[in-house]
Amino acid sequence: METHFLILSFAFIFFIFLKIFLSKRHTKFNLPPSPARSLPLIGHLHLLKRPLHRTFLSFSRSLGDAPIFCLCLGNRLTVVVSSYTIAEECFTKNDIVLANRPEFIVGKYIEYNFTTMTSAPYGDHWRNLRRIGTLEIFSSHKLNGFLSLRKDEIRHLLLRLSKNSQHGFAKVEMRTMFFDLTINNILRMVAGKRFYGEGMEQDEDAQRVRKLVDEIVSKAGAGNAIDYLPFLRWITDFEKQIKNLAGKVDEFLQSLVDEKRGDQEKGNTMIDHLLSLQETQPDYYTDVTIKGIIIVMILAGTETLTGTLEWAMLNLLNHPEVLKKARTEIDTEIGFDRLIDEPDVKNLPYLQGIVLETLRLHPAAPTLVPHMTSDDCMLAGYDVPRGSMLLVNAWAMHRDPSTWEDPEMFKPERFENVKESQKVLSFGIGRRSCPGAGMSHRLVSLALGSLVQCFEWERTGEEYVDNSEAPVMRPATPLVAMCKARPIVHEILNAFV
Ligand code: HEM
Repeated sequence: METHFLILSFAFIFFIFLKIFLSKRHTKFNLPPSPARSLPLIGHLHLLKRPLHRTFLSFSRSLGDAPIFCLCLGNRLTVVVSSYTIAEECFTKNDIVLANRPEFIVGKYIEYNFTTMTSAPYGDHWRNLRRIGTLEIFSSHKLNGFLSLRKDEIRHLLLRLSKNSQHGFAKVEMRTMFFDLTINNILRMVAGKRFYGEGMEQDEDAQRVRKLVDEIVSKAGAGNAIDYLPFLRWITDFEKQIKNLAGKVDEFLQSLVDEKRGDQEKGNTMIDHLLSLQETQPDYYTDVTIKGIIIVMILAGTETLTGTLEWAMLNLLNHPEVLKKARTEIDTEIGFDRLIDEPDVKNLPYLQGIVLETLRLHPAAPTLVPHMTSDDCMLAGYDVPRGSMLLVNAWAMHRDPSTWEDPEMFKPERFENVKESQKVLSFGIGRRSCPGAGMSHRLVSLALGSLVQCFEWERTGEEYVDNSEAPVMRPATPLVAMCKARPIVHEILNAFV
């Protein structure tokens, strides 16, 4: 107790000095406006409530709809942008200065000391990881190669749904189904393994992965006080919890790598390719690099896709007229004797509009991934000092009435004007934008199109489905829907089983 008190007192004195030092340094700068009520030591941290994008919009409003403002989060100056023009200025003129990421505890332990593609500082190592990503995962050549996996996983989903819904409407919980689809898709690309699906829910490995992803998601992000008040590391066990979690994650990733290493025959998975590169360039393609690539695929590619699919279905249930229009488009274009395929999507503009409208209203990373300035720079005429964190409130921009007509409404028709799609910033822009954007569009369009083509969908009751958000960007309540197989399902799935 006494030790804690001493540590707290030292920390307090240290931070008062730091605050004085920083405020002296900051007075040199013409900083963006800032909300009042900043407290000594913690700055505006006490005002941060999840979901952060909503809190930031209210700050911006309290400052007279300020398109840029700054906050003191403990020891870190944070600039929040919620205007297209300023976001463009960030990722064109200032793209290199802003191409770094702030260091969070989760990145230190779970992302191998900031060496993965999402957490690495801008420089040669990050460039190399993007290059490997492009060669091994994200090129259209590779994505076409992975097409059969995506199709196979979607068919597993259809099969699962059709089991109880052949003779009438059956109740289904969609979040689990979507998580299984996306994680299986990623893990098959990575390791050639399916973890979830029929009868595999009780599988120990499957339960382990789900628990690890859930735990990391709940601890990641820009909203942890400990990332801004380092003294909390000494008086809470958060860092210890993250270290333990990282140990379990590493054990799982290493088991995937070792299993592939032990295989007699080389397969066609990402780990197989990375292990062959390891044979020729062992210094660069270490196990840590390989595990870093896998963890990023799992973390960046499961929650985002699961959430997007869940929001898309939720909106279709609340807008039966949109669902009907999408089905008519699919039936007219494809007919009744085959399943929708990826090349069909370009001929289904309304389906594409539904995906874009979902990404607009529910961007999976509402404030993008945090950026950090590697030098002093200027944004919208304000100074932004080196070492500041930048958050781009894409969620607020997507609901700005000066940019969008009826911004709160779910209206896929707005994308009949293809230019509108350029205003959707859900994957970010600039050199650190999402390399998985193409893959995400393909998977979400194909999965959603298949669900609309193969099943009737209804809400579980008269009332609308609750569309409020959880603190992280997913519906507050896991989505439950009523689903009934259409006759086309038998035709399609008979060919599959
Ligand atoms: C709906 C799906 C997805 C959304 C909305 C999304 C969104 C984003 C956003 C906003 C960023 C940060 C951009 C920035 O910093 O400005 C990002 C980065 C990233 N995403 Fe995605 N993402 C999705 C799916 C995926 C998938 C499927 C993968 C891979 C399997 C992936 C891999 C990555 C990686 C590696 C980065 C870090 C890039 C870097 O820092 O250089 N994402 N994503």
